[in-house]
Amino acid sequence: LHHGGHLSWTMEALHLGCPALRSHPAPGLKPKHTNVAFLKTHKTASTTMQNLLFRFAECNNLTVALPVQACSHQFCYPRSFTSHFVHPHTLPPNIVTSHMRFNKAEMQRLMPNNTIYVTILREPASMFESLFSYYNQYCQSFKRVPNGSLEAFLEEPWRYYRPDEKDSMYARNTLTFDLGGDKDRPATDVAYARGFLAEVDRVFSLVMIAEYFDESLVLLRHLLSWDLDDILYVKLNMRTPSSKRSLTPGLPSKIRAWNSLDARLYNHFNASLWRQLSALGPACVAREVKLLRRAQERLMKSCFGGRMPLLRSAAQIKNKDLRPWQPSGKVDIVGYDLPVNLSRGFSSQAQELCLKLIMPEVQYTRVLLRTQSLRYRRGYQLRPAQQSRPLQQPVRTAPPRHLQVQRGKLPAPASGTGSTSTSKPAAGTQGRTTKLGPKSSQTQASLTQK
Ligand SMILES: Nc1ncnc2c1ncn2[C@@H]1O[C@H](COP(=O)(O)OS(=O)(=O)O)[C@@H](OP(=O)(O)O)[C@H]1O
Repeated sequence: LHHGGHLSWTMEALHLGCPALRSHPAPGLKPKHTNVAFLKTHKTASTTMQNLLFRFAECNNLTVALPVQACSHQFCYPRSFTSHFVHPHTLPPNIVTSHMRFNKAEMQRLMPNNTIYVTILREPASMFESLFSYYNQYCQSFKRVPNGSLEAFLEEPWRYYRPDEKDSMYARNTLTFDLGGDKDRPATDVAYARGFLAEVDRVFSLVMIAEYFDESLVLLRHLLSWDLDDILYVKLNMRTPSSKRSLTPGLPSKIRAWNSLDARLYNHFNASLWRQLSALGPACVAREVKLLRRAQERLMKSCFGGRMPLLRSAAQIKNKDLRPWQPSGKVDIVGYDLPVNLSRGFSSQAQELCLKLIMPEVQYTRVLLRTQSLRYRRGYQLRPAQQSRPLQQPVRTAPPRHLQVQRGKLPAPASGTGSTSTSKPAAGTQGRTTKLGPKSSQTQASLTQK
């Protein structure tokens, strides 16, 4: 384990010969873009993306906007996002990535002007199958269906679905809802669908596609001028094969018809992803994907004692910080455990990286809130007494990273803003502090070096 991998990856990336990039500065030469709003949609590989962004934020000493405790680990979803849902110790932010129902005006109020907006979509049939199994015990529209049969639901969805009841957003056009749209607009309202799609296109610089996760990451890396090391990940929040059902012929088209707004979104942004990939150059993309997968394998082998990690059920995971939240007894969400002897020959930073790489959403949100709150309090204590302000108005000793959220205008913490949605447990400020310092990107590089 030694430093220097970072540079070698950058050099390799520079030698990829991406034709479309020659007229632009190559990634690695431009400063990294650090203001990013990632809209975390449901069941789209968004937890894997969130983990990557959390790690990037920690490595680069950035601030991540996190929900107030009353909102749990998400921004009071399914309520429309407002900056009152943001914990005051996490302001002003560089990155936002927790679940929310998107609200452009409120996001723009929170984030710096030069924020790059990114989100992710998944093919509606496989996404709906995942939603149906994950929220089977919560969403009334699903609970009503005899024998929890997906086929029965799709045979007569209006028999089971109530547009206005709690958790109905998991049962129809979830992507549209998460993006702030009207999930119940009839498919015949083509003008609405077109207008909504155009708005999403205007706001989001990149719409990733879960089925082409690595290719999407390559685009993200170029968009943000990040290094290959910054986009390494381990897949999180997966179900066991026994929790999944295969879709019988005819079912995917029924799902797409029921979720027609989502299907439109997916078709549009899948096509636009491939246009962007082709502009970058298929050979260049293929080589970057290969480099990414090789680096990922090396990183995982480093963390897991020379082999690829085994997927484990929550009960098999000894470290409770690594146990993924389980939605019900009927679905198994798998995770990973670290080898007990990992500390041998590993710096504490390298151990920390391995831990964070596989840390589930709820625990990582809690840890991050704690670290950021500590940082905030330290900054608060260091200020001269005459400048004291109420705790709700965060003031840093370091210069602010942007001036968008002015101190006087910062929202007060939302007390009593209970989430109405199905929730993983609240992300409180308790929990073990696990600090990943600013030098960790070097550690990540050294773990992945050939
Ligand atoms: N890298 C990558 N590529 C493709 N697919 C991936 C990836 N990482 C996670 N997954 C799959 O994404 C599903 C979980 O999505 P989310 O993390 O967004 O779910 S959640 O809404 O936050 O609970 C879940 O899908 P299902 O297993 O079908 O439920 C994961 O297996």
